[in-house]
Amino acid sequence: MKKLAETDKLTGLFNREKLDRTLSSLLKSSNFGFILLDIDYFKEINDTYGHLEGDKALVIVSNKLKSVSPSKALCARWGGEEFVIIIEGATLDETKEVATTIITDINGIYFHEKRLSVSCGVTINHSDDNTLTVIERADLALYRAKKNGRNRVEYNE
Ligand SMILES: Nc1nc2c(ncn2[C@@H]2O[C@H](COP(=O)(O)OP(=O)(O)OP(=O)(O)O)[C@@H](O)[C@H]2O)c(=O)[nH]1
Repeated sequence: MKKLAETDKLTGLFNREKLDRTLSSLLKSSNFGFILLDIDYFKEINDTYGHLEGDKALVIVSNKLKSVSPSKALCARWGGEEFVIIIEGATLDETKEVATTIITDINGIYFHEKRLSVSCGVTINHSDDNTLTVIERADLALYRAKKNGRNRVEYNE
């Protein structure tokens, strides 16, 4: 029952509620790396192949995120085509490394003869953070990754 309440139905990743709870709790207890990740040109996938195919792409990306992330990482669907990965105890460099592996591996997947790609915004926790400030830093980095051409990682320390 608890598992269902914590899980995103389509992708099987953790859902937003679980993510929010985990983030609040980690902010009180531990250092962590944080990746905000967004599928590139996802609207085009939906518009070209239809919503159901778009859903399949979401599942493919989610499975890859699960398999590539360290076992201690929490992978969640943030909403739509956005995902979050939290890695307890990870440094900025370690988190960037995970994000880079994700970018590379996802870009190796062909979906209807086109390569999938994602953009990542990376940050780590600060001592005076709250959930919003962490997300905001990652979101600004993600925005830069999109602006600088997508299929790439940017970070905000
Ligand atoms: N198939 C499917 N589509 C979704 C779901 N949630 C959100 N979307 C679609 O995701 C798309 C997001 O598009 P945009 O925010 O414009 O982003 P984008 O096309 O990926 O462009 P960039 O992020 O700038 O590369 C929209 O077309 C939404 O309808 C879902 O659960 N399933």
